[in-house]
Amino acid sequence: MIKIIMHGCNGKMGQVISSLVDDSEDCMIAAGIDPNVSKSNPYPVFNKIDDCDIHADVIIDFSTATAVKPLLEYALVKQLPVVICTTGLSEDMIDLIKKSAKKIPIFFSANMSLGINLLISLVKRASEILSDANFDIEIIEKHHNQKIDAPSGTALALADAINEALDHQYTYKYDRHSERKKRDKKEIGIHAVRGGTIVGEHSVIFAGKDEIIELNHTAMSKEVFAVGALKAAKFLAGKAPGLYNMDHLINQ
Ligand SMILES: NC(=O)C1=CN([C@@H]2O[C@H](COP(=O)(O)OP(=O)(O)OC[C@H]3O[C@@H](n4cnc5c(N)ncnc54)[C@H](O)[C@@H]3O)[C@@H](O)[C@H]2O)C=CC1
Ligand SMILES: O=C(O)C1=N[C@H](C(=O)O)C[C@H](O)C1
Repeated sequence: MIKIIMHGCNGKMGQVISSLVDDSEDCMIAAGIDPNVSKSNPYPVFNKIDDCDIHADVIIDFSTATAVKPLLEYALVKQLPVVICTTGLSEDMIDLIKKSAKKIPIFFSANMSLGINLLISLVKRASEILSDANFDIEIIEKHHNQKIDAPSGTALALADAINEALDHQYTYKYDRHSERKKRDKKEIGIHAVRGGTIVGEHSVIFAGKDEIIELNHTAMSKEVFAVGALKAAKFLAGKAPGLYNMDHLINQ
């Protein structure tokens, strides 16, 4: 039985994971962490990670960017594996995650769905072929009106994967309203839409002369992320220190 600390337990994702775990026979939530105490849970909930004195095998994090630093400090002291799903992290925080992964196992992915990880490999391949043929690359992401960070972590991960495939020659253009000029060939446009209850949509557009290729992923429920996060937690518990991602999980 894998014992989980759910960091951000009373948020949307924390609650979806709580109900999935309720129906699971091989894992349980030993404790939750959330300063928002509006929900009732079948496990003890602490206001902040430092207050938690419950033994666990792994932490799953779906919280907020500022909560990740204290979480890492706690995990390092307790030598606990962490699955970090929170997005909107600064470069400094991502560096800290990489540094901490030398001492504890960390699974870090902006998108825990299987489909997005396939999309990442498809857009890499498409970029290699189409950039030589002068196709312009633009990414559009759409999310619900409660999302705080923009662009989404997934849009940035897609852009990073494309840029890696293209020898890091591209810059990112987040908004076009402030400049009156034509787009540069070596840029990836990244655009965010927010509204209603959209779970998560990502489109990568390759626009060439007289033809367009568009690769899309639509998440139909938050459960796809929760299922992925639980698989990652089970995969990570007991692993050696290191930085793991969906590729490791898929190819294990
Ligand atoms: N990697 C992935 O596949 C996915 C990542 N996300 C990301 O996960 C994060 C959470 O998403 P949602 O659940 O939709 O947001 P949410 O806003 O519904 O939940 C976040 C929860 O974290 C809590 N929180 C705030 N400060 C905290 C602290 N210091 N310690 C512990 N908990 C704290 C909040 O009170 C809230 O209950 C976001 O950054 C989102 O972008 C969301 C879905 C999928
Ligand atoms: O906030 C969300 O909801 C989501 N956030 C992640 C992101 O920023 O990429 C993943 C998913 O699209 C849902």
